[in-house]
Amino acid sequence: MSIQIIGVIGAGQMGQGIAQVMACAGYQVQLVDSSASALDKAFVSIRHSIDKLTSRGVLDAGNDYIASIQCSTELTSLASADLVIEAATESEKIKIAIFQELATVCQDSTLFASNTSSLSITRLAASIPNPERMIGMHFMNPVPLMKLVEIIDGLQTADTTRDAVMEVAKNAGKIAIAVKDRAGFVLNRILLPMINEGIFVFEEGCASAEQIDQIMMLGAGHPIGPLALADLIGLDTCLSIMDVLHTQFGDSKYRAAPLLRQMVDAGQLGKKGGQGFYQYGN
Ligand SMILES: NC(=O)c1ccc[n+]([C@@H]2O[C@H](COP(=O)([O-])OP(=O)(O)OC[C@H]3O[C@@H](n4cnc5c(N)ncnc54)[C@H](O)[C@@H]3O)[C@@H](O)[C@H]2O)c1
Repeated sequence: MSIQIIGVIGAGQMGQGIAQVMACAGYQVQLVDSSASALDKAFVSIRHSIDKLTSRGVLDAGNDYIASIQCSTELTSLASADLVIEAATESEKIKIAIFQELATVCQDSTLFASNTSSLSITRLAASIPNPERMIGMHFMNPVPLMKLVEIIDGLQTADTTRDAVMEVAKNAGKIAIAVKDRAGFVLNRILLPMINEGIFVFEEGCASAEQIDQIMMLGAGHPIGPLALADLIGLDTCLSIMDVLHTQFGDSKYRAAPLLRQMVDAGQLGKKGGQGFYQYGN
């Protein structure tokens, strides 16, 4: 099918990145968030990111990419979308409510993709009348810079749905890799337990946050340390992923570090909130 209009739900760090790369790939983008202030912030940050990439010569200075992005707080604005990519908060309850409303708002032919980090695509798909049009499209953070997109079929996803989103990912300059619908897929099943272990090591006082990050960068060749990465991902998202891994696999090796849960309870969500393992001047 021909995809021209892409809806993006959630204007947080992932949604704004997805909206940006889709606009730069030539799609019309409708960005929706329940929070008007999140939309305002997203617009400023997309403009800043596009300006930066244009000044580096990555994007064409003669193209007004931002003009392709419309913002709204209403899901009804997605009525004519060909594909909707959901990037709202990592909660099955929130995502199912969104997809159920979308199923009543969008055309029967509209494809639905979730950018979930860990939740079952099969379960999300089962919440709407025609699950064959639902798929996982897991972008990496920061979206404009990271090449990978994991593509996850639910049990009932149609081949035509997968082909269409693979094409969109390719047009957006990404490398799409299809993986199985298992909790955390591939990337987060490996990455999050490593980050969680970093938090245990910190909690036990084995080393400072800076030392832990330096050790993993200098000793394991990682481009960013696990605690700085946890802050970048968002500690609430990290905790949700660990809880999904723990529940789905029933293995105690996936239990979240108590400090991670405490920091989320205290509202310390990492870079996006200004305070995590490090402090940020947002
Ligand atoms: N942060 C990462 O590194 C990362 C990487 C890959 C995937 N993801 C996934 O992407 C999704 C979003 O993560 P994020 O880091 O952008 O989160 P975020 O907290 O930065 O943003 C989430 C946004 O969703 C909005 N939202 C919540 N409920 C909504 C609703 N019912 N309707 C419309 N908007 C709603 C919030 O207002 C917020 O602006 C999650 O599923 C997460 O697991 C995150």
